[in-house]
Amino acid sequence: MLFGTEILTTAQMRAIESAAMDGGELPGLTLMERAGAAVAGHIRLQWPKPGHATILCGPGNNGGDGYVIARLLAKVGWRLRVLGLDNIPGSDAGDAKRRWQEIGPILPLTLATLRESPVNSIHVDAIFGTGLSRPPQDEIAVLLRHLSHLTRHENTPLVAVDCPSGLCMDSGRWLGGDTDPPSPLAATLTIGFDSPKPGHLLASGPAACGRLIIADIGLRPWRERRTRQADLYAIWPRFPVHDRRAEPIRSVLPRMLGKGVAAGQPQDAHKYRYGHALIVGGAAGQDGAARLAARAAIRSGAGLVTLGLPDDITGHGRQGPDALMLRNIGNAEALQNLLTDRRITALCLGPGCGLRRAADLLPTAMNARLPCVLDADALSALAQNPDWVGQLPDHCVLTPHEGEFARLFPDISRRMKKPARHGPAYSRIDAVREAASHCNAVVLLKGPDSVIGAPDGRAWVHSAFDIPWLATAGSGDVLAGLITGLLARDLPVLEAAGIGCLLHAYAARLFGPGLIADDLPELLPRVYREFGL
Ligand SMILES: NC(=O)C1=CN([C@@H]2O[C@H](COP(=O)(O)OP(=O)(O)OC[C@H]3O[C@@H](n4cnc5c(N)ncnc54)[C@H](OP(=O)(O)O)[C@@H]3O)[C@@H](O)[C@H]2O)[C@@H](O)CC1
Ligand SMILES: Nc1ncnc2c1ncn2[C@@H]1O[C@H](COP(=O)(O)OP(=O)(O)O)[C@@H](O)[C@H]1O
Ligand SMILES: [K+]
Repeated sequence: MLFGTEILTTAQMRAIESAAMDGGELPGLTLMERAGAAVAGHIRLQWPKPGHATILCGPGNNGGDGYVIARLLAKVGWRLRVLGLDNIPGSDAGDAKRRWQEIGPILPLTLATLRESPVNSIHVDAIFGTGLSRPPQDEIAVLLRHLSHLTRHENTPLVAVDCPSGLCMDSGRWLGGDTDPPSPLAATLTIGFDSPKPGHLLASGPAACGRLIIADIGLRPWRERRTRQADLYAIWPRFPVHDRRAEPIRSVLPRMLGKGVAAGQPQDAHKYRYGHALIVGGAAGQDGAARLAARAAIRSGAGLVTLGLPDDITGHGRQGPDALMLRNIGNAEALQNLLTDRRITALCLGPGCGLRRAADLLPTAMNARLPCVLDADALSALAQNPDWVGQLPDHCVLTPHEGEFARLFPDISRRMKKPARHGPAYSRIDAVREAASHCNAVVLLKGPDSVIGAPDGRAWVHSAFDIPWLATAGSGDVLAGLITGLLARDLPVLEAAGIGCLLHAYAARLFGPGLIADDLPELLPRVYREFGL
């Protein structure tokens, strides 16, 4: 299933550009003119009154875009200072540079000339784009340090062409050398071309890019002509969907979830048709996490949800929706007995379970060969028993946050944290794909940039940088329950994890700041309505 907007790596983007240019149908200079025009257009939308702009042009095609932007802004009355390198770049950028030189001068791209720009100037960063292969050095590194200061501490507006310079577009990490540490820029606006790149959405990318716009520069036919199936999608944010093979979220969700199910079940439905989710919780006093998960599972539209608790279930009184069924699961044997009920279609182990109980129940849960979500304490139990990782059932989702991920996959985590010295740097997508393939399960690495990866290499990215209030105690438990509910409803495993992640964050977006985890399940009916269910 394809879902959202395709994300292209820099290598894929280059291949598509080459295919377009090689056929002679779309010359490089035309692409560069379109890219420059898109940026100039967005600058004019953001600042309708012509003002002062300082355009910083690098050695490659990103610099070429900069010269086009300068020419187009000059035409409509902007006052410009263009800073560039004393070189003749490759043919297209060279042409763009020469065309600018017919209009105005090029000052050296140095700290001294940058400092002479008027304080009210907007700055346009066309130094490095997708071609950055190593950390910026020498004079450019010095200049970027100053630009970083201007954008982060002096509110200087910065428009980044394709990406803020120095950012690795395959990972969202700043490239840094031993002598030149990274200089993080904070752009006001970034205009990327054709499709988002991983670097726009991951790690430092969102904070560096500011508002992100993806401009269509006419490459769609060549993107769609590729023979290899796309395998990387952004499920949020949503960009204008320009890929025929990627279905917009609003049309996919009703089909995936069964139209009308959430709002009121169709006449031929009975509760077992929508699955039975079992959430295994912990002792009284620690059962809040599992209750949150169970609430989310029942609000997801699962037909039945059972909450399995270790002690006398009457002691749990009347907390939680009466619609939940309570069962006593004191030990692995009791779990085994309950799982003989073939109507149970998905299982969640971990939230509020306690490490000992999770470790005790995990082998039985895995043996059930049911679709399952392992979260929290179940992940810690798994990390303590690495042999079990190879025995996970099919249709299993692991939902670690970064700490749990590091315990489960220490080598992969170390690689992800090593300083990024050259591009393409090892990314969260690389890490999740490797982890998913290692354990043969879907891995959802949580965070402001969640990555969901399947063992076959398909991956989805969800960016939640706009909703920091989602990082609240218990919100991960709600996510685990929601995914379990969707699995119980028979959604394929990658889709259940991805759609769960999307609906969870969408609820947080609707609520706004002040959110507590208890609010999330209660918002699901509204989320479903928003998606036309
Ligand atoms: N292709 C197209 O049709 C279109 C492309 N478009 C635009 O082109 C951009 C990609 O262009 P690009 O590939 O020329 O790379 P770019 O980002 O300008 O930088 C690479 C240059 O910098 C150099 N360099 C690298 N690292 C360095 C360092 N640390 N310190 C110093 N130098 C370093 C590197 O040289 P080298 O590594 O060979 O030494 C090379 O010269 C893309 O982001 C988009 O804006 C649009 O116009 C749409 C059409
Ligand atoms: N900075 C952030 N901005 C937005 N969402 C975040 C951020 N950090 C974490 N999240 C999301 O919040 C949830 C937290 O889950 P988790 O770490 O398991 O917390 P808990 O254990 O308290 O439930 C996840 O869905 C994660 O993706
Ligand atoms: K740039």
